[in-house]
Amino acid sequence: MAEHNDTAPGGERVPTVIVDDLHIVYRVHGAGSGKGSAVGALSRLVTRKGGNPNVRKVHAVRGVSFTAYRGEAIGLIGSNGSGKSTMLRAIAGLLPAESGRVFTEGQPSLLGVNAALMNDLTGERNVILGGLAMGMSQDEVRERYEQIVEFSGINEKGDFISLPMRTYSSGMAARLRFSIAAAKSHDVLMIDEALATGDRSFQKRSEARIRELRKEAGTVFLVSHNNKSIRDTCDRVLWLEKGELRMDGPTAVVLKAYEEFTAK
Ligand SMILES: Nc1ncnc2c1ncn2[C@@H]1O[C@H](COP(=O)(O)OP(=O)(O)OP(=O)(O)O)[C@@H](O)[C@H]1O
Repeated sequence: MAEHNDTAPGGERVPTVIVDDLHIVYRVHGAGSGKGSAVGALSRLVTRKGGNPNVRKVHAVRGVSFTAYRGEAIGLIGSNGSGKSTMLRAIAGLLPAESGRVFTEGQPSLLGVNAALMNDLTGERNVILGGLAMGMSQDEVRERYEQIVEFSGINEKGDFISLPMRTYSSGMAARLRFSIAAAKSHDVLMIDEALATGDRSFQKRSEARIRELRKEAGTVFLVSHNNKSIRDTCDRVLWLEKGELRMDGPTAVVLKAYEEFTAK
């Protein structure tokens, strides 16, 4: 484990993310409260006095607590809508906590399939902007430009990097996003489904890069529905179900329980 540089001089493990009894609630404005249904009518009566009947609450993360350490690669699994992306966005500081707390060491970077690149700009411009947005200097971006494009494989079938991002397939765009984010070492790198969209050879490259990023002392979180990706990349897994942390443990143990659950 020492090669991952995940211990402090005294020998203790170094925490990078502490999530303490976290609750996240979305408020959906203008959603109404089920007009036409008896439940909707009742809730309109009940909320008339105090709250706004046009705001519906979605309690997406319910009392989750865990500590992540330097050098760990942690998979997040769970059914659709179980709160995985919400939790990553909260760790990245993009969503406020309803209650509970998130402590992080350094600036966590969230690499999502929806990460904000500019569709009307070329891939080339997005590599530069994305690199700057992640805190690289202009010289660093220039230095790593070729490596990012090569890693993404965008130019394998022609000169696509000089075309606007809107002309890319969703897989190509996801590959470029991953390549930009993976060009830099991160204190805490969070990847949301990015691997699932690439082809097999890109997935292999990404997995190798995630292993390197771990050696560079960061913590990696990976949200995926692909159990194989999780098995190949992570040594610890958090399983969320209906916003609650159902299990936290070694990959093999948690995946086995999850596979039994999903086979039902
Ligand atoms: N912007 C939003 N506004 C309101 N509700 C939201 C919003 N984003 C997510 N939700 C709700 O929060 C809950 C958790 O969603 P989340 O996207 O975190 O789940 P997930 O586990 O990442 O799902 P999936 O595996 O399908 O990507 C769901 O009930 C979802 O409907």
